[in-house]
Parts: sequence; C-alpha cells; structure tokens
Amino acid sequence: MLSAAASLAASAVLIHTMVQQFFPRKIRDYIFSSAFSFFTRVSSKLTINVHEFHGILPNEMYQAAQTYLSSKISPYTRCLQVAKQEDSKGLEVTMEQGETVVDFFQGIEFRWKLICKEKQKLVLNHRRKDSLTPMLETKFFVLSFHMKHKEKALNVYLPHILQQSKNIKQEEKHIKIYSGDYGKLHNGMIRGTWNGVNFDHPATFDTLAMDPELKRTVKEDLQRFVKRKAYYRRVGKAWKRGYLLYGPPGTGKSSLIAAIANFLKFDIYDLELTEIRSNSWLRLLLVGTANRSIIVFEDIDCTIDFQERKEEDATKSRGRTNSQNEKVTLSGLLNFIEGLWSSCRDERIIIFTTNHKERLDSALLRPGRMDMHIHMSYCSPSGFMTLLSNYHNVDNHTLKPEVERLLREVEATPAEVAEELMKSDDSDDAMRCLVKFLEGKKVEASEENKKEESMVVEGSEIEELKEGEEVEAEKQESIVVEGSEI
Ligand SMILES: Nc1ncnc2c1ncn2[C@@H]1O[C@H](COP(=O)(O)OP(=O)(O)OP(=O)(O)O)[C@@H](O)[C@H]1O
Ligand SMILES: [Mg+2]
Repeated sequence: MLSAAASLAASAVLIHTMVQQFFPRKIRDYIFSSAFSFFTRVSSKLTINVHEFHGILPNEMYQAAQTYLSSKISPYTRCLQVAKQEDSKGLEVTMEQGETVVDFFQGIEFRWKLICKEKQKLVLNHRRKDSLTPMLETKFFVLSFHMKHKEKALNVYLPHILQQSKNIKQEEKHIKIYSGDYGKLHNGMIRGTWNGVNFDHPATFDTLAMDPELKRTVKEDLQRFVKRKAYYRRVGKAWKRGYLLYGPPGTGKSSLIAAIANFLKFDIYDLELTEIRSNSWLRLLLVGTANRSIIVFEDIDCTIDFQERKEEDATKSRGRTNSQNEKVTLSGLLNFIEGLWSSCRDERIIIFTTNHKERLDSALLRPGRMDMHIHMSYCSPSGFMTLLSNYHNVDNHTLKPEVERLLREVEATPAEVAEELMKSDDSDDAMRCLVKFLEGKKVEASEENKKEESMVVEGSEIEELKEGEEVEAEKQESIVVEGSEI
C-alpha cells in the first residue's frame, strides 16, 4: 500500500510539474479552474467567493473576513502575513494566499481559502490604436461549506462576521483628538478642516475620583446609548446624547471627557468657539466630523456671549439678518445640538463644560437640550480613596481618617489632592503633605469666615445707623408737620 501511495504521489508531482512547464499560464489556469468547477459540481459543497473589490470600491465583506479570520488562525496554519500600520497598536497577522482556515460556527464547518490571481486587464489605447494588457492582481476568499447551510451562511454567519470584525476593529482602534484648522476655514477651504493626533490620555472611569453612584449612572447611560441605534430610529430622534459637565476648576471635567472617550473608544473633536467666526463655520466643522465621536465645547460660559441672543431675536423681529458679519450665536449652537444639521452623523456625544452653570442661558439648560447635567464637585472621602489608590497603589493608611475628617470640613478639589499626593513617592510623606495642606486650607477658610462675619457685623452697624438717622429724620418731619400744623 505504501509503495502504491508513493508511486501515486510521484505521478501527481510529475503531472503537476509537466503542466507547470509545458502549458502556458492561460491554459494552466483554465485546466485548474475547470477541474475545480467539476469537483464542486459533483460535490455537495457550496462555495462563495468574496472578492477584495466590488467594482472600484473595497468590498466591506472581504475586509471583515480578513479581520475576522485573523482571530481564527490555528496553530496548523503554515504561512502568515504580518503587517504594522503607524496607528495600530500591535502587529496585524493575516493569512497568506493559498492558506486555509477552518471555522466552526454553530456546529457547522466553514472553510476559508485565500486565493490570489493575476488577471490580464484590457486597456484600449486610442492614440496608439493597440491594446495594453497590464497584469492585475485580484484577491478573494473562497468560502466553502455544505449546501444545506446556505441560508444560515448568508443570513447568520456572514452578518456575524461583519459584526465581529467591527468589534475587533473597535477594540484595536487608536483614539484620536481633533482640533479645527481655523486657518483653512479662514481661507475659504472646506475640506480637511480637522487636524487629528493620537489621544493617549490615561484617564478611565476607574481612575476618576467621583461620586460612585454618579459614576455608575454615567457609565450605564453611555452603555445604553451605544446600544440604542434601533430605538433612536424608532422614536424618530437623531442618535446623539448631550452632557453638561459643571463644577469648579480642577474637579475632573476634562478628565471625565477623556474617560468617556477611552470607555467608548470614540474620537474627540475639540471645538474652540472663540475661533469660530460664524454659524456656517460651525456647520462646516460639524459635517467634517466622523460617526462615533465626542464633540466638546469647553468653558461654554466664557466662549459665547449669551446677551447676543436678545440682540439676535431683536434683529430677526426687525426682519434683518446680518450674514456678512455673522458670529457663532446661541441659536447657531442650539441648531448644532438639535437642529436638522445635528443629525448628519450618527452615534455622537456632545459635551459642554462650564465652571459657572448659573451663567448659562436658560435655553441651554432647558430639559431635552442636554440629556444629563453632571456635577463635578470637590473631593469627597470616597474620591480621595480613588486618588490614593491611583497615586500610591494602597487601599488604606493610618492618616486616612484624619484626611477624611478634613475633607468633610474643607473644600479641596481632586486636582489639589492629587497634587499633594504626587509630592512624594513615599505614601507616608505624601499623606503628611496632604494633611498639612488641608489643615492650611481649614485655617484659611476660618479666617475668611471671620472676615465675612466682621463685614456683616459692620454692615449691620451701618444699617442700624441708617435706621437711627431715619428715625431722627422722621422725628424732624413730624416736628415740621407738627410745626406747620401749629
Ligand atoms: N475627579 C478627578 N479624578 C481624578 N483626577 C482628577 C480629578 N479632577 C482633577 N483631577 C486631576 O487634576 C487634573 C486637572 O483636572 P481636569 O483638567 O480634569 O479638571 P477640570 O474640571 O477640567 O478643570 P477646568 O475647569 O479648569 O478645566 C487632572 O489632570 C487630574 O490629574
Ligand atoms: Mg477642563
């Protein structure tokens, strides 16, 4: 049997070599493809070809299969392709042409083979009246499985691959932060108005010192939001969500934005309203942003003059609009958030930050404008524990009760606490620095209080004096009245 098998193999090799040597490529391809189609016709297998391009456009299914199959490469795969893109975090390992990957999905065997063929392309050259035939490489996957699973393959398996590859890509995605190229806009250019760089901010929800209940609510809100594409369609709303982050400086508003971007793997578009000359610039920038992104307007109270709204309304009521000398107005901004233009992209988060919520126009605060108002406040004892674990990797300390007591008495921002904790690598030293700092703050606060109290006392004295004067004046008046009566 062995000798028979050996001679069979030897003959197969001989035939293969002869075909390779004596037949031109075209005939060779024809022989192989005819043999292939003969075997597929008589077998119970069904094959689906997934080409790299569909017309001139890349075939999304091919790209998805490539990504998906990278995660299915078995230890038996003999030949791999490795690539690294500038933006990608690690190596991209894909199957090499001619290799086969077997994938089991819901108990069904799916075989994938990558084929690479050179095709001759006919190009007519009208000037020289002859035709050129440059070689064109075409790549495609051949997917084969038992015919009885055709429906499942088309309706379940392939959509599953599309979804899985989207998840894998999202996992590997490098987040970017974009800032507007206002110079280009100034020169009348409408493309490439955003410049992006990689965003490597380390803030996450775990490292954020924030009320645990609020943190949980925000995370759940984000998770619900990204899953609700169908819901937003059904209720007829653009798929976006607005957050207003407010609180004193150094309480983690920008850190929360970074944590949200890292959590959702969304890019950030940072809009500088003071640089934007008009509502039309705002619209241009908006259409230049991508889906699955966060649009940020920092310090909104300082960047837009809310008084304008009244002037604007007055202008409109007089039937005049000043398009030449336009500026970003509150109504332009509101249009951006919820007007028709706001729905030109999907899955978007719009974030406003402010240190002074009370200065914002009520139009921005009205229910439905910003979906969630998030108050970032001074460092609480639980926030302090997060910072202690971030900066010193410890869960407890002898000075912890002292710090917690002081934090209940004074207002210190997480940024201030973090700064003290960073002063030394030794947690004991750092904690001592923090206690000293908080005690100093307490003294300052009590002196401040005393000053205010004394001012109030002085004020009341003045008022009392005034009251006394009034009494005197009343007396005089009554005298006058009495006198006149006399
Ligand atoms: N809640 C927090 N949790 C963890 N770190 C924080 C927090 N708040 C502030 N920090 C630290 O302080 C630094 C400054 O905080 P951040 O820029 O997020 O504050 P902010 O509220 O945006 O301030 P501003 O109003 O001035 O923009 C951060 O880089 C971070 O190190
Ligand atoms: Mg900030």
